[in-house]
Amino acid sequence: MHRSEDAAIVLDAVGKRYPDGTTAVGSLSLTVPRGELVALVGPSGCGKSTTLKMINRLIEPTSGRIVIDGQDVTKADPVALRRGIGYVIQNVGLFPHQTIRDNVATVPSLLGWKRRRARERVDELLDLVGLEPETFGDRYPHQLSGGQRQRVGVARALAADPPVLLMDEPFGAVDPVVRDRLQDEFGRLQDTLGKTVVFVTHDIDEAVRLGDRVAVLAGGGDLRQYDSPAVVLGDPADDFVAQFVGSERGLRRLAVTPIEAEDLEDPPVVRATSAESAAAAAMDRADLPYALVVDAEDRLRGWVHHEQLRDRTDVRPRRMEAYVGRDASLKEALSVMLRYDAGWVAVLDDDGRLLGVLTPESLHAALRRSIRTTEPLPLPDAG
Ligand SMILES: Nc1ncnc2c1ncn2[C@@H]1O[C@H](COP(=O)(O)OP(=O)(O)OP(=O)(O)O)[C@@H](O)[C@H]1O
Repeated sequence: MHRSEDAAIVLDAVGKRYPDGTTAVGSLSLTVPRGELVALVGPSGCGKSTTLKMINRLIEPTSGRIVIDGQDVTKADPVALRRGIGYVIQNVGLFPHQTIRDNVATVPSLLGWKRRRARERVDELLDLVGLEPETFGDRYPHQLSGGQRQRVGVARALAADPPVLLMDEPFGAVDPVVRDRLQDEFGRLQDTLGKTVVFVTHDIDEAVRLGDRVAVLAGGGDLRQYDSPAVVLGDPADDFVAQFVGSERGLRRLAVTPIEAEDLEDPPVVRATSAESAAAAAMDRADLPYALVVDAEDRLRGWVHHEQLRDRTDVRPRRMEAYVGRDASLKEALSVMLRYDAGWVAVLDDDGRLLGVLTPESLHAALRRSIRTTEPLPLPDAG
């Protein structure tokens, strides 16, 4: 259970009404837990960008409160506020006449960092986002590809190490292949940085891939569902959400559901040093014609079929190719299962030790489990 002090950002009945009468956001309440990435997703014009810009006060709310780290930001100095919040937008908005290093150093310079400290930080960040500082540091934005510019945008937003990062369609302007790479890289970066991130996208695949939680908005900033990707895909709150997440939501769920220990089945296992009689006995007990073979440290060595044991006095394992690491998703496990036409996939820990196997049945059970395992969040007024 999350405690209310874990809430990094609290939107408390926040609204934005324009003078012409347009309600961009009616009344939105949402708690963003510290260190999590929340994806705001919804159709065009539903108020995602407006919501994001109210958090750093590029847009002033007309009602409600926004609290960051216990402080009501509607009362803060907006310029100081923005320096403490990283902001990444589509097309980045790099300064064209400044080098990449100077672009990344924007906020450290504003904060009065010493040149040397800023320079070190900038090079560290360029490395972090996969841009060799020696090669790219002195270039100008037009000398970079779209994907490289987006990486600079991320580096710039991270420069002063802000605890909060706001990202508005940050990978929207690049082609699908580059986009996939950037998502992958940013996902891994976020795993190590653990920033509190609010991420706007209209792409449900991007939202479920990157989000710890996904907030699905309908027009006027109407929050229809706020839950883990697995629950949003597996148990949409209403027809609007179901339609938005699409008819392929079943397949999408596989990609966002991790393998848990409780999903695994115990196959018959024999040691590489076992006598064939012990191997045969293990298969008989499990009523299966095959067994996995492990070494003395439980590391997977292969598998044997009952037939192979005939006329033998030892166990000679065949290579086992259908395996995944414990960090894999159900999609990866299924993909391996199909690739090797295997009835089960071994799941290994980081040292290659056998944790268990997934079968089509346990995969199905894992999908069912995944929609029951999200933690409730405190209500905004508890923050
Ligand atoms: N200055 C303005 N005056 C009146 N209405 C506005 C103004 N700015 C934005 N809006 C309206 O507010 C609504 C929400 O806009 P917002 O940019 O937040 O949508 P969005 O969900 O981010 O959309 P998209 O995915 O297309 O970027 C839209 O209907 C938009 O037309």
